[in-house]
Amino acid sequence: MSKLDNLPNLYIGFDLSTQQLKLTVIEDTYQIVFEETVHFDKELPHYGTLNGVISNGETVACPTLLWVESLDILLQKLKTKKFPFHKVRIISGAGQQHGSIYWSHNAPFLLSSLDHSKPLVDQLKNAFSVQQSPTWQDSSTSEQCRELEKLIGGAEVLANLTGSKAYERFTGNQIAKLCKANPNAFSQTSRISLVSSFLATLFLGHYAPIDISDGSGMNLLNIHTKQWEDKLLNICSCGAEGKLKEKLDEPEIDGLKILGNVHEYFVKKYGFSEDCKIIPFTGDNPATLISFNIKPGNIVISLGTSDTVLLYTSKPCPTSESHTLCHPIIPASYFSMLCYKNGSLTREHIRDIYTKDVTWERFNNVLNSSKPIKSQIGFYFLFQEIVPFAKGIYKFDSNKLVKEFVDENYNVRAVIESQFLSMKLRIDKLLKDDDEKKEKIQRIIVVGGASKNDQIVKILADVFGAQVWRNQGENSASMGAAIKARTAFLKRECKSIINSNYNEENFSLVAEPDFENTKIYDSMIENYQELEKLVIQLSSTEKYI
Ligand SMILES: Nc1ncnc2c1ncn2[C@@H]1O[C@H](COP(=O)(O)OP(=O)(O)O)[C@@H](O)[C@H]1O
Ligand SMILES: O=C(CO)[C@@H](O)[C@H](O)COP(=O)(O)O
Repeated sequence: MSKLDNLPNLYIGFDLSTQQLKLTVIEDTYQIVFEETVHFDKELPHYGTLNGVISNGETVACPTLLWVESLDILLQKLKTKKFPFHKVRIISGAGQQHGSIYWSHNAPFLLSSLDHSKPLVDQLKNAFSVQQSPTWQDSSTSEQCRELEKLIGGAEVLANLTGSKAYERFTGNQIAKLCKANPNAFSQTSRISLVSSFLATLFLGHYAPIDISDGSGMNLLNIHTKQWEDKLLNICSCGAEGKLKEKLDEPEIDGLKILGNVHEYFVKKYGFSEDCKIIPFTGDNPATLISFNIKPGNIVISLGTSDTVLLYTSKPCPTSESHTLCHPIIPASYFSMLCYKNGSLTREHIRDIYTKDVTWERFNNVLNSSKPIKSQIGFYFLFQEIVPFAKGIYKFDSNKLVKEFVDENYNVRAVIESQFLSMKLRIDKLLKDDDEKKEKIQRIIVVGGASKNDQIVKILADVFGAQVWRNQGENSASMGAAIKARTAFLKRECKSIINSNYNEENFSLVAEPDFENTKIYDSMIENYQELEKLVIQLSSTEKYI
């Protein structure tokens, strides 16, 4: 840790994502000085998770105590490496979006009286009224979604109000399911947190608010007034609107607000300064947005467990397929997002079946040695997809549904092409719908686990006909959270938070498009769209996996 000895101030950003807890530490000039992770399946195997979750049909959840325990494990790793905790000025964080945590009535006492001589997990065993937290991969609430849209006046009304039509993973629908299926657990709940505000709560030792950006992924927040919408609270709580409002408390509009000092537990156990501050934590996608000064013509594509696309917008522009979310630190701004459930885990599935190689080497060899074939298109919805709402694996050769491609290795290329064609189709629609963003995509910034794969990223450049750039660091969401912490420190010192050149020089160009390939992809897109319609139909009637 000697490189940290001369630095006066450090800022921590966490990311409690699907498969890992990640940490990024930056110093005053926004350079990353330290990164660490805890991998849930590998380092906490006693919870029995697979890829960070426990699945039961469409129900997907994570034991809340796993997340609690992972925090001590991560901080202990830093302590062993003699990390200078006392230099940390502000902590912020991010979390996988939409997941919900249900605190019991005992929780406020348990949180405030944490004893540093015992692990967090032993002390918070009775702090939850629901033991398994539903996560973003859950798709068990279709009934609640349809009900919500019906009672509010339709999907479009809901999208205009909350930024999104009803989605299964959105927290309001998860709460509605709990109220109906387990009213007892609902009444035993004193507070409902999102994953982000849950982690902030642990650091504060008292409840942290839900920030408006992560709160935009709940189907409960009016993104214009930035307050909970009473009608929606009413529908999602079986009429117990007042009770749900209490359990959510006020949403936090100021993403840079000092919420309080770090709890004594972390001071005594790890050596944080008593004066170390906590600011609101936000969703992983809003935090990723903060990592970059996205300009018109630039988009961010995250290739993590989920694949997401982020586009900055000055005004809300909800569509039936995208989400509009409040910006995490610029109060009057918004951003648009697309989210795909079939991201890295589906790529891994195809890799395992066709290359039987966990290192990605053979997968990349196939990508390297193959070329796009216009007539061969596949759709790979291993999990119930969000956009389009479809499930199953479907392959087409010259528009005919086939059991397998002539060369089965083509699946490796087809899965990547199909994922990126779907993004291109939808981004083009979003750009067309928004008057202010008429320009062509010039630069794609790529982040997340699969972004380190140069072959995958090369296909991204070809499909979009645009340059692909990467920035420093392994984790954009925890980096964004650390930048948020640094920004809050500057704001406190009344220094300008605009124009801080924290990232431009840290980008590197990773792929240039081959326009011959782009022409082929452009010529496929119309057909892709037609075949996708067919797949949606097939998926509603048949099982294809
Ligand atoms: N070289 C690689 N090529 C393709 N995918 C990769 C590579 N390295 C890691 N990944 C994928 O990254 C995923 C994890 O991404 P990450 O952004 O860390 O996820 P999360 O934040 O959701 O926990 C893994 O599931 C893995 O499939
Ligand atoms: O559901 C969404 C966004 O709407 C997901 O993007 C989650 O936020 C999980 O993110 P990762 O763990 O894949 O980064």
